[in-house]
Order: sequence, then structure tokens, then C-alpha cells
Amino acid sequence: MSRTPDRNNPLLVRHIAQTNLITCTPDATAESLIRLMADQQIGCIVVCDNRLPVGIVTRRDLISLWADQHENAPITELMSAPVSSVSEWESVDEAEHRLIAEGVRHLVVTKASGEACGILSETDVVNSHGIEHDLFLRSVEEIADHAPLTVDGNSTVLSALQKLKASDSSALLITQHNEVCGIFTERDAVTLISQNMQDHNLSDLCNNPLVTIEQNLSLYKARKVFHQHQFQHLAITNHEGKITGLISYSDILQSVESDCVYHLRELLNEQDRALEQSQHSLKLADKVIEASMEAIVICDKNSLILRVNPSFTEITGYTSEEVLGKNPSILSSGRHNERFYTEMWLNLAEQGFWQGEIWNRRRDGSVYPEWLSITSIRDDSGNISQYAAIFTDLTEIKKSEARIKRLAYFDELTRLPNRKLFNDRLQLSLGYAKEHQHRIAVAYIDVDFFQQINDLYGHETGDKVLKEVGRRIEHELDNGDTVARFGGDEFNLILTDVDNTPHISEFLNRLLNTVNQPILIDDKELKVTISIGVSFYPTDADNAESLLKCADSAVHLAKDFGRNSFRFFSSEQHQQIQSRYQMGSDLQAALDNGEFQLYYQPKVCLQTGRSDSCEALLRWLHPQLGFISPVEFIPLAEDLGLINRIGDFVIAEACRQIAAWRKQGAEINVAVNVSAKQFQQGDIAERILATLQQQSLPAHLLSVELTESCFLYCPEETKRAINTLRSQGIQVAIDDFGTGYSSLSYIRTMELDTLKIDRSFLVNLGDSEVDRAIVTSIIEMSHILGLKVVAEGIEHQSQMNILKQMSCDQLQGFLLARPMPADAFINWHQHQKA
Ligand SMILES: Nc1nc2c(ncn2[C@@H]2O[C@@H]3COP(=O)(O)O[C@H]4[C@@H](O)[C@H](n5cnc6c(=O)[nH]c(N)nc65)O[C@@H]4COP(=O)(O)O[C@H]3[C@H]2O)c(=O)[nH]1
Repeated sequence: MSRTPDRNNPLLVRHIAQTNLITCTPDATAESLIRLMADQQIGCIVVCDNRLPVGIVTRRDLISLWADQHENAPITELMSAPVSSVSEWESVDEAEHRLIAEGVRHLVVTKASGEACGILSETDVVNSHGIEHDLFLRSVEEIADHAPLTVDGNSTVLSALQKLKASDSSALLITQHNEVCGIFTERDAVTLISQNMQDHNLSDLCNNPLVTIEQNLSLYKARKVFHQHQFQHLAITNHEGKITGLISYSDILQSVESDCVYHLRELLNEQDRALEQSQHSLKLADKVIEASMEAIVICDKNSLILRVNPSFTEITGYTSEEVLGKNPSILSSGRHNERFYTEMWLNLAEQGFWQGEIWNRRRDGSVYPEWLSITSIRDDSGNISQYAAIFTDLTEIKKSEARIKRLAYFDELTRLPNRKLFNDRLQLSLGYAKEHQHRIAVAYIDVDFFQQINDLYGHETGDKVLKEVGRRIEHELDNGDTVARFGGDEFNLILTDVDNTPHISEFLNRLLNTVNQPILIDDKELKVTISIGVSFYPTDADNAESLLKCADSAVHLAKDFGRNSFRFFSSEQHQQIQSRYQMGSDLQAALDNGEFQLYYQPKVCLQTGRSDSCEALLRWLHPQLGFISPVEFIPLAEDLGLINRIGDFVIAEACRQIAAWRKQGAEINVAVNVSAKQFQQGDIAERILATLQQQSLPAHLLSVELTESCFLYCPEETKRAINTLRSQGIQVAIDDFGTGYSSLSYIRTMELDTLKIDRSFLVNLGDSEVDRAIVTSIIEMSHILGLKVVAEGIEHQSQMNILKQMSCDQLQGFLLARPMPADAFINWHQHQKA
């Protein structure tokens, strides 16, 4: 009977066991048993005491007895005991385990009462596996005994018995004159013993025909032959018909049996390993669940929570005690509609899996996003037995996503749109304006003197100023308009409602005024102004890039106009700006090309009428444009950051000239102009002194002129530089006095030598009493403070006369001499001497 695994209807021992059981009592004799075996043609007898099996005697046991001639030995000595038994109701699987575990080849089958009712051999079990397939695959040759024992036909039965016992074989080939003539099997032995024929010669008795089978036939075929002839043994022959071995029926079964047993053992070992593995896996899974950073929830088939892990508690705030036995819907945020959940359950039912983003609610009521994966777990019958859900809190990820998005489109400092978003919006606005024939404006806003704010108060304050300026601008905008920050102190606007120009001027004035209001930062009240340049679509340009360029040009106009103002782009002014740009790039090359030269303008002492000092004035002779005034290029050089290189040239050239004149015997004091930007450098005094030293000049031959703006933009550096220069004997003059940041306080706090009254106070000296009063006061005040006074820009004799009366110390102006090249100056100087 072959079997296929069926959990519900397992094959039982009683289905395959041999039930034609022959039993005997423990007091039976060996002789009676050998007769019984011979008569019944059976291989074993079960010894029962009071119907209960106590031992088992096999054909081989009895043959051994007669081989040793101990045939009178009691059965109890001979039998194998105790017997391994198995209930007839036990499954064949279980019996099979027992056969292997106990290492026996037979089990006595018992009834519930314990009474023996059959015998189950390994062969029966093997046969139950359905061995046909295996038999087909093997040939006789594979398992045959290729060196079978032989016994001479002239030997006695007894010696054959002894040979059988000694070799533990079940058959011997009988030979006569070295030719196989028959076979002697265990069954023959039992028959001959029962007939008491041990002393007879084999050749007389064993006339069994020897059935042969070809060695290359399959075992399946061999088994058929066995069944056909009811033999226990067959001789095998090669292709020439020569007998080459012996094969027994039990050999066939055993070959399959051993394979089966081997496979079964493997199976059992595998089961053990799998069990061990699964226990290990379970432990591991347990640890993983506990340690997982993701929240894990396991529910039964009714969706009631069976288990949660610590991460679940961490994310949701619910402890496991609070949720066990509850439905996960306690986490529901209410943000998803009925359909959402219906689809989720449908997916789980159909595909066994659902994954997606879901909003849930924590124990404290806060709602959070999570990434959830649910898997339905099915039992062996395919029914859903559990659900496992894993989720991660997406709150932080969402925050970072939002931040990344914000960074991509917004300025981090002011939170205003950045250049990218501005450009996107400008493209949109332009598209709309083109379609509906509207006008739009782009404005470019620059915070005036922002660098100074940074330098004076630090970057933190600078950042706060930018934030506040951005906030104020944004506050003034209409819906649909945009303010963006591109970086630094630049803001940009898109204004969409600009069909009416007075209206936009009004708006821009309002903007200037709003930004101009004091800004309070850390108890400091700052005043900030902005310059605005505006361009229009479609009049100035029809694309985003050109509109921005035009607005940028216009902001330069606003700055030139004096800042704190707005300017509309005009192509004429744009031209100017273009040429300014051109001049900027030419200025870069001017130094290298030697296009700069110093002119010298004398300063004359009013008392003596003599001059022993002058002012060095820079001249740029442009190769194409000719002479360019310092009034034009000095501010440009300051803007372009070139003033330090130019300033260094002036100082070096002035010192070189002083030294050259000195060599000619003329000791002339030369004053050089130093701009506020040069003072900002911080080491201007040291650089001047170093240059002086290079020419080995005494300090009294050099003077420095600076304007009032230095006190405004870099008072600390200016003060330090003045002190250093004066301590070394270099004189310091304040230039253009009265035009700029006219605070008398710096005159009080700064150590100065000379004050130069600006030309604008002197032009109308003859006509204006006010100017006369101012100049008189300046001179008197200066003298009181110990300062020498120089009046500059003197063109008329009348001016000179008045200034003489006022006791002004020195004069400078066209009346006396124009600025001139070094050669001309020294001529003039020597001439006045003569
Ligand atoms: N109308 C009139 N003007 C007179 C008269 N006498 C002298 N001037 C002019 O007045 C300016 C005096 O120079 P500043 O006040 O220092 O004003 C200077 C100075 O601030 C700046 N500058 C000139 N050279 C340098 C320099 O080497 N470095 C720096 N940083 N600035 C310089 O450029 C300004 C203009 O220089 P310049 O064009 O050379 O103009 C000079 C000079 O030519 C007069 O009687 N009438």
C-alpha cells in the first residue's frame, strides 16, 4: 500500500502490518518452533506469555542454534527480548520513527489490551512508501552480491548451516566440480532441520532449480520474478549467461529501505534543524520587534491588537496595556474618509498588503503623518489569522521636506521669495501682461550704505535690518505683487498694477518713507534708506532678464542722485551708466598702462606770500576720452574697490616726487588726498609711513588730507590712523570743511593740524555777509583750537583780500596757480623764489 501525506487520515499500522501472526509460549521447544516455521513457511514467531508478547524468535535464531548444535536450549534464551511493540492504531509515520529510533527491524503490533495481533517489519513500512518508482530506477547489478558464498555439494547440511551462520548470509550457492548447481537458503535449512537431515550431503538434497535473471534488468522486474516463482533468491547472470552473483528478495527491499531510512533520518534531522532554526528565528524576531525603530502592531483576524512594540509607544504615546485588545482605529485622526479605509481593507483582503501615507492621532491628541505598511498573515488553510502593521513617523521627514522646499524657493533670512521664485513669478506675470496688454514694473531696491551698517554694528544687526526692511516692503505691497531677496542688501519687486505712473510714484515714495522710519534693534535706533530703480514692461524691455538689467541701471541713477530715492529707467541715463561701466573696466587697466599722473597745486602763505607746500591732485589721461576728472573716477574707483591700489600709487608717486625735489634742493610739503575707503582698510597709516621710509623722507614733508565722510563711515580707523600719522610728524588736514557731515564734535575729539574751508563758502565772500560770517567763525574757531586754516578755490583778488583781513593762513586757487605737472610746479616754485 502506498501512501500520500494526509493530515486528517493518516495511514495506520493496522493497515499494513502482517496479521497472520504465529505465536508460541515461552516454554515451547526449539524443535517445535522449527517445525512450525517449516510448516507455515514463516520467518518469525512471537513468544507470548499470557497473550502478551515477551519475545520474538526468527528463522536465523533457530538456524544458529542447530549450527551450534544447541537445539535443546530454552526458547527464552534464544528469543530477542524485550520486544518493541506498537499499537495497531498508531500511525505508520510514528511506527517508522520508532523503528529508526530503537534500531530494530520488527515491531510487534498490539491491540489496545496489549495482546499481540500482528507484526510490522521495516519491509512493510518501506513497501507502504510506494517503492515502484525507486525499483524502476535501479538495476539488479547495483545491489547484487557479486561474490556470493559457495558451498561444495559434497558438504553436509550441518556444515552448510555453520557457514550460513558464520557468514550471516541468507543463502549459499552449491557447486559441483566448480560449477553452480543449486542454492541453499535459510528456508531450505529450516525445512531440512525440521526433517532432521543435518548429516546428509547437500547434493543429495538441494535439487532446487536455480532461477537466474540478467544483471542489467531493473529491480522492479526482479521483484516480479520473485513474486512469480515465490523464491527468496535469484542468481544473476551477465550478458554471456554466466552466473556472476546472487540476489535475495530482501536485498531488494533493503536497498530501498536503507535509502528510505537514510532519507527519513535526513528528514528528521532537517526537522530538528528547522525546529531549532525556527526557535532561533522566533527569538530573533522577538528581539527585532522589540528593538525596531519602526512601530509594529500585530492584530488578530478581528483586527484587535495582540501586540505592540516600544517604538509604537514612543510614537503614539499609548502603552501596550492601553491598546491591547483594542481596534487600531483608536489612532484614527478623522482626516481620511470612509472610502480611504474601504480601499485599504479591500487591498488587504485581495492582495494581502497595503502601504501608504496616513494621518493618525497620538494619545495627546496631536495629529501626525506616518508611513504605514500592513500585511495580512494567513494560516495553513489560507484564512487570515493575523495582521501585522509597521509604521514610521513622518513628522520630521515632512518638516525637512518643507524646509527643503522653502530653501529652494525662499530666502532663509527674510523668508521672502528668492531669485528662483521671483523669476518664476515674473515669467507668469509677463505671460499674463502680454496676453491682457498690461503694464508691469520690476523694481530693484538697494539698501543704502548697508556695508557700513554691517561694519559699524556687526552682521547680526545687519541681518536684523534686512529682515525689517523686507518686512516693511512686503507690508506696503498689494496682493499679487512680489518682493524677493536675491541676497546681500538687494530686494526686488514685481508690481502688477502700474498702468498709472503717478500712482506708482506715490507708492514708491510711501515705500521710501516706510523704510526710512527708525528701526529699533537691541536698544539702538537705526535709520536706513533705500535706493530704488524701476523698469517697465513693455516700454523698457519685454523679457525678465532685460527688465531686471534696466531696473539695476535705474538704481544706480537713484544712488547717483543721492540715494534714498527712486528712479525710473531711462535709456539715456542707461547710456550714461553703460559708459560708467566702460570707464570702470578702463580704470582697471589705467594703473598698469601708466595713465595716471600727479599734478601739484601750490598753497601760498598769506602772511609771507610764499609757498613751500602743495596739494597732489590725480589726473587720468584716458587714451580715447582724454582727461577725466577725479570727481568722476575717484567715486567709481571707490565703488569698484580700486581706490586702495590707486591710493597707494598716489602716495608712492608723491613721496618719490618729494624725494626728487629734495635732491634738487627744494623742500616742499606735499599733501595727498586719502579717501574714507582707504581709511577703512585699517592699515593706511602704516602703509604711508612705510612708503615715506622707503624714500628716506622726513615726515614733515608729507601731509594727508581727508574729508568729513571718514568720520561718518569709519571713525575708529580714522582716529587711529590720524594719531599714528601725527605721532610720526605727518600733518593731517580736514578737506572740504563744511560740505559733508558737519559735526564740530570730531574737531574736538580728533587731533588735526589744518582745516581747509570748502570753495563753496568762499565763492560769494565779497557779496554774502552770511558767508563772511561763517568763514570768519571757522577761522577764529580753528585758531582757538590751534588749527591752521587754508582757503581753497580762490579765483579772485577780492577773496584774497578779505581772507587776509580774516587772518586766514594759506590760500589755494587758480588766482595763485592751477594744478600743474611736477616739472611745471618746480619751475613755478623756483620762479616765486626768485
Ligand atoms: N573751480 C576751481 N577749482 C579749483 C580751484 N583751485 C583748485 N581747484 C580744484 O579743487 C579741487 C581741490 O581738490 P579737493 O578739494 O581735494 O578735491 C579733489 C579730491 O577730493 C579728489 N581727488 C583729487 N586727487 C585725488 C587723489 O589723489 N586721491 C583722492 N582720494 N582724491 C583725489 O578729487 C577732487 C577734485 O579734484 P580736482 O578736479 O583736481 O580739483 C581740485 C582742484 O583742481 C579754483 O580756484 N577754482
